Amino acid sequence: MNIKDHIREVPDFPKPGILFYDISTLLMHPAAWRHTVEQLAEAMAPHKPDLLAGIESRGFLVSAPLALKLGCGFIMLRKKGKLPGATVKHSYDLEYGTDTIEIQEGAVQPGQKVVLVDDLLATGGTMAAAAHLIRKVGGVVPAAACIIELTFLNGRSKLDMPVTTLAQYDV
Ligand SMILES: O=P(O)(O)OC[C@H]1O[C@H](OP(=O)(O)OP(=O)(O)O)[C@H](O)[C@@H]1O
Ligand SMILES: Nc1ncnc2[nH]cnc12
Repeated sequence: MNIKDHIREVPDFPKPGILFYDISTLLMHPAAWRHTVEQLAEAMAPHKPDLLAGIESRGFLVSAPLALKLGCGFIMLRKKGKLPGATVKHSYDLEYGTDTIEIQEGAVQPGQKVVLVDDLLATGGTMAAAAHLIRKVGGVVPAAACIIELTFLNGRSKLDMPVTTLAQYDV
């Protein structure tokens, strides 16, 4: 089973010159989707996570079934203003401007092992911000997992944990 066969490449989305890697077609194919979740579960199980942290929003699609498969808890890292109750925030730089992600206070107990999960690693800014936020609330980040990696953007250079990706693209 080749996961890349089920990822659709959409030119000039969301703006001219960007090649968008669309996982909608992967989600539509139950056998390929099951294979994807199983591959990530196999790679993450040795890290023995207490929790998976999914990154809004496409990251939730991957992290929720993966947490069920691994039998661990699942928490949400959300864009600002979406989570009820007290939250902890972290702002980070984008190519232009800044963004903020949040976690609910008490979602992570100090020392818990939290594996980060997203659909795609591009510049690594989002994943680096997620790691910063988990550590800020006392969690340990043993690993991260994504389906897709845009290797030409070298997102790994921003990250200090092992990252598993299943489909790499160099354009
Ligand atoms: O490595 P980076 O350069 O930080 O980019 C990767 C992030 O960009 C995409 O999210 P997007 O902001 O498009 O949000 P979405 O998941 O809600 O579509 C993707 O799902 C990752 O979270
Ligand atoms: N090229 C791309 N395709 C899909 N999602 C992305 N997120 C950041 N860059 C992306």
